[in-house]
Amino acid sequence: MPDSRYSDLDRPPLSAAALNHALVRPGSLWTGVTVVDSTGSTNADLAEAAHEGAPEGTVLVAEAQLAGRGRLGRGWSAPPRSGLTFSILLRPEVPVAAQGWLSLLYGVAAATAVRRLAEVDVRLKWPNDLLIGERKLAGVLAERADDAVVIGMGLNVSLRQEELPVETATSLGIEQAACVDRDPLLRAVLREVERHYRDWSDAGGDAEASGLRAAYLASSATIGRQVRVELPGQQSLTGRATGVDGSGHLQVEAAGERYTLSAGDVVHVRTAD
Ligand SMILES: Nc1ncnc2c1ncn2[C@@H]1O[C@H](COP(=O)(O)OP(=O)(O)OP(=O)(O)O)[C@@H](O)[C@H]1O
Ligand SMILES: O=C(O)CCCC[C@@H]1SC[C@@H]2NC(=O)N[C@@H]21
Repeated sequence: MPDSRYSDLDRPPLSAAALNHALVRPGSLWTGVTVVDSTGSTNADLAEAAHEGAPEGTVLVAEAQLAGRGRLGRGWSAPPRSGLTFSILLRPEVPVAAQGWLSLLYGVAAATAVRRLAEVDVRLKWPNDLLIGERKLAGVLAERADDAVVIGMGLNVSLRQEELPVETATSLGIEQAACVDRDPLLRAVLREVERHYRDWSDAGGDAEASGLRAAYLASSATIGRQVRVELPGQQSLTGRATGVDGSGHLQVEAAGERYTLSAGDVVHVRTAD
C-alpha cells in the first residue's frame, strides 16, 4: 500500500484564489498570483511577461513544468504536484552591481521558511542550491529580463526516492519533514522573500547594511570550506571559499591568490573538506 501522504496526483491543486487572498493586499510586494496546470518554464513565461510590462510582484506557479530550466542550460524536473515550481518578477531599484545578491536573498528567505515550517536543517550552497546534508532540496534561478529580474525556485516537497531525477537530490517527504503541505510552504517562502527584499531594497542593495550578508553566512554550506570550482574550458580552482562580495560573487583564496567568481562563470562547485 503506497503511503498516501506522497500520492501527489491525489493532492489538492494549489488555489490561486486562496494564495491571492493571503498574499495580495495594499502595500504588499505581491501584486497577483497565477497558478497554471502545466507550462514549459515559469521563468520563461515571466520573462515574456516582463517584456510586456508585467508589474513587480507578479507570481507564477506551475503544477507541472515540461521544460524547467536550471543554471547554464541545465534542467529542472519533477513530477506534477510533487513540489513547488514557481517564479516571481521583481523590478529592483538598486544598482545592477548589487543585484547578484537577489538569488542569495531568495535562498536565505526560502531556507528560513522551510526551517520554520518543515523543521529540517537547510543550508545554502553557493550559488543557488538549498541542501539538506549534502543533498539538493531546491534550486534557485535568477534571470534578467530587460530591467526586471525573474527568480524561479524548484522545491522538492513530496517526491519519493524513486522519482528523484538525480541521486544527489532529496525532498521534504524523504527527510520526514514536519510539513509537506505546499500551500503554507509557498506562502511562507513568499512572505520571507518580501521581508528580506524590503530590507535589502531600503538599504540600496547593500547586503552588509541590510543584514542579508550575515543571514546568508549563517546558513552557508560553502563559505569557510575548502572548495573545488569547475570553470568553463575544463579549468578548475581549488582553495578556500572566504566570502561573498557586494555583488554576490564568491571569493576564493587559492595558492595565495584571491579570485572572485560570478555564478555565470562557475560550472560546478564541490566542497572538498
Ligand atoms: N527536482 C530536482 N531536484 C534536485 N536536483 C535536480 C532536480 N531536477 C534537476 N536537478 C539537478 O539540478 C541541476 C541544475 O542545477 P545547477 O545548475 O545548480 O547544477 P548543480 O549540479 O546543482 O551545480 P553545482 O554542482 O554547482 O551545485 C540539474 O543538472 C540536475 O542535476
Ligand atoms: O538548481 C538550479 O539550477 C535552478 C533550478 C531552478 C528551477 C526553477 S523551477 C521554477 C523556475 N522555472 C524554471 O524553468 N526554473 C525555475
